[in-house]
Amino acid sequence: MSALISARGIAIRFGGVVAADGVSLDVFAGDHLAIIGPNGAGKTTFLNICTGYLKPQGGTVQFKGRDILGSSPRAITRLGIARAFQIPQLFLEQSVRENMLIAAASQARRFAPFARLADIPERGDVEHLLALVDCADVADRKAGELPEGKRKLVDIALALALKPEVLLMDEPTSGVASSEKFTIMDTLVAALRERAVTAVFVEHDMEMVSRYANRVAVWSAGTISRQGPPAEVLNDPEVVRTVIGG
Ligand SMILES: Nc1ncnc2c1ncn2[C@@H]1O[C@H](COP(=O)(O)OP(=O)(O)OP(=O)(O)O)[C@@H](O)[C@H]1O
Repeated sequence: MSALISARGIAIRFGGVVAADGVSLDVFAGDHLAIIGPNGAGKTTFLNICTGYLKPQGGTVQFKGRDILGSSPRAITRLGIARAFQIPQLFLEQSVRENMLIAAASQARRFAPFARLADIPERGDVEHLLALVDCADVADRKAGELPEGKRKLVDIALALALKPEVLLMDEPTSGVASSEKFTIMDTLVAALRERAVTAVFVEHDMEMVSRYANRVAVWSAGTISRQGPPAEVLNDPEVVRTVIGG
């Protein structure tokens, strides 16, 4: 099976901190890949590299066989890799629906400053997406007034409005009450399946990993120390010692 995202020999350091030292990692179509590892290991750095926000000092990243290192975040989004939970991207004074329409229209290169949002052809898809993530009930509320759980779901809908093939997420349920976490993840995973979107998520909560990932990669000391199905990786004594137990 060929990889959607294929990273080879990624090396990046910040001063004396080595975040990646020759990391190679593949993301396959249909994956729900969880990246786990100690704090400060380099997991988020990898997401930032794949979305064009950071350039490593060494290595390559290909998306569907095309080199993407050096491409802008916007260009990478248009190719099909989106990132969820980029808080500043929400217009807090606009309604949820308006935020969605702006995202959808800008992805379709249709957004003009004085265009009427109501006239945007993506409107039907926006309504569908809001229903898909159980947010039709908050469509008219200001984005800045949403409770945390709904805001997470709207963020996911916003990312899906960009029509990605791969969605990258940093701790999808962080900051949400534990009673709500599974509901949000169930909704998220169902939406990903419906839209046939491959997912990569950085996660510290091992229950989330074992429930929702089909593969796990352990990022530790600048390398991928282990990868495989959750049942195997999460029971590996070395992973338990260095990541889970520690
Ligand atoms: N832009 C940057 N400038 C300087 N140092 C950075 C930068 N980005 C990341 N780092 C450092 O690189 C290391 C890896 O950071 P990263 O955020 O990727 O870790 P992480 O595995 O996601 O950690 P956590 O699980 O705690 O979120 C950390 O020591 C961090 O401080």
